[in-house]
Amino acid sequence: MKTEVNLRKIIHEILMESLENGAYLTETVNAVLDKFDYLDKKEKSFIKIICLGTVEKLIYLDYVLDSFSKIPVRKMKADIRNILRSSLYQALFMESVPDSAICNEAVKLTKSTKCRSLSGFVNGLLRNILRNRDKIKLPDEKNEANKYYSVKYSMPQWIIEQFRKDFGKEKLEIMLSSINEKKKNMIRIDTGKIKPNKLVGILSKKGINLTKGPYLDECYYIDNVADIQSLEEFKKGFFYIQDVSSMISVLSAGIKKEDTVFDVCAAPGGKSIFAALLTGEKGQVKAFDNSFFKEDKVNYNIEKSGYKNISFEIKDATIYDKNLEKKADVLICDAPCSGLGVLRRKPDIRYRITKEDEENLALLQRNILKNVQNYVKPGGVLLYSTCTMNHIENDENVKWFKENFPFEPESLDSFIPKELQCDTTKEGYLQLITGIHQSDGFFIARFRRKEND
Ligand SMILES: C[S@@+](CC[C@H](N)C(=O)[O-])C[C@H]1O[C@@H](n2cnc3c(N)ncnc32)[C@H](O)[C@@H]1O
Repeated sequence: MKTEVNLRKIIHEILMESLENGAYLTETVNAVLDKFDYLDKKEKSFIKIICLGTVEKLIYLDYVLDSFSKIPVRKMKADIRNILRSSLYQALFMESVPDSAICNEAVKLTKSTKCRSLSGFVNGLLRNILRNRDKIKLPDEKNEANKYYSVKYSMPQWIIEQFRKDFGKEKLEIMLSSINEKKKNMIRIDTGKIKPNKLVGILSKKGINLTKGPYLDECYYIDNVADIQSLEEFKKGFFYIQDVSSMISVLSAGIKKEDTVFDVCAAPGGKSIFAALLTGEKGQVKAFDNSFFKEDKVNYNIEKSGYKNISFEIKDATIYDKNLEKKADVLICDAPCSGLGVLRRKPDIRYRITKEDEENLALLQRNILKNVQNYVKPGGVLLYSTCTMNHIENDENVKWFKENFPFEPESLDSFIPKELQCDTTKEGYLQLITGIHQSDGFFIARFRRKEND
């Protein structure tokens, strides 16, 4: 890599933006990589790995720093704590970077900030930790179980308590370790445009491996290349970056040729585009979202897909639109949620979201459902989904919906792979759990509107 010093400066700026100024991490990383498009693949993935890794391991890194430093991390200058965090991440979790290089680079970086006089402190603390790395001790597992899990997996304690309460002690550690595992991105191959084997062949000639993913024929894993989106095959809409859980949710809607589908929380458009393939050109997909910021992205994705049977409109799903009343054969409500199912790809969510946010989101989801159920035809289907793992936004909302609206839950079993069928899928819902299932954490529920309503 030619530009190593600058890379560390870029990494530092991303971490300052995300950890000190509240910017969303993955969006910031992607925007910076777009800006520095001239960097080579290796340099781009160096930036991405350190930024995402440092944030993912934040609680652990701060715990180690606090165990060795007289000044607690929270009282350090922002520049200093973030230089220490990313340097320590490289030393403890990346074998390819030698300790001496890490310390030297941390000193250089400190000297390039307003805190240049603290370069000695940074150097001394890092070297001391690295000399004594075998003395790093986790909190006591027996006496402080929650703190132990929190530090070991860098997960806030309230999330650990909630996972334990909602999913049980046995699943807890499986979930936590799987959330921090490095996994490849999944893609959905658009089988309406290209056969999977053909795409596998084309990409392998470019040095990019596709390997078969779980559950569905169109699902593959793709090598972690930093700039997937610049591939010609991506731009042609031959494949989409989409987790298998998302694909399964669209299939659970049971969309038929010529159906009219409404996707009421659609941005960036992943499910709408899959739905457009399933309705065929004689069907139509009306995609809506209330976010002006995401409008360009949705339109870009729709155009890239080449499907002419999708339209997009800015619309708030909590506000009634008479023109849509009882018009949808299938309505997809992929609601805004706390996102605990996608922590693997968006590690900063765990530090942003609170229990109160979950409660507010559950209320928003109910407001959306209460409004959009009006748009489903008698006998039509409503598919509710979230990318989170908790009761309050998922099965509790399903129970509430069933009790208050003229819909019946309907079994998912004829739409989902055999391996996923279970008692709840017969009752119309499925909670996919990271580490237990081979997917993101995700929730799917299917309802049918009563014929005479
Ligand atoms: C989970 S994301 C949807 C992902 C999308 N279905 C896909 O598969 O690509 C939830 C979306 O809900 C949108 N949203 C939040 N509040 C909304 C509201 N009141 N009305 C409509 N959309 C809303 C957000 O902008 C966000 O894009």
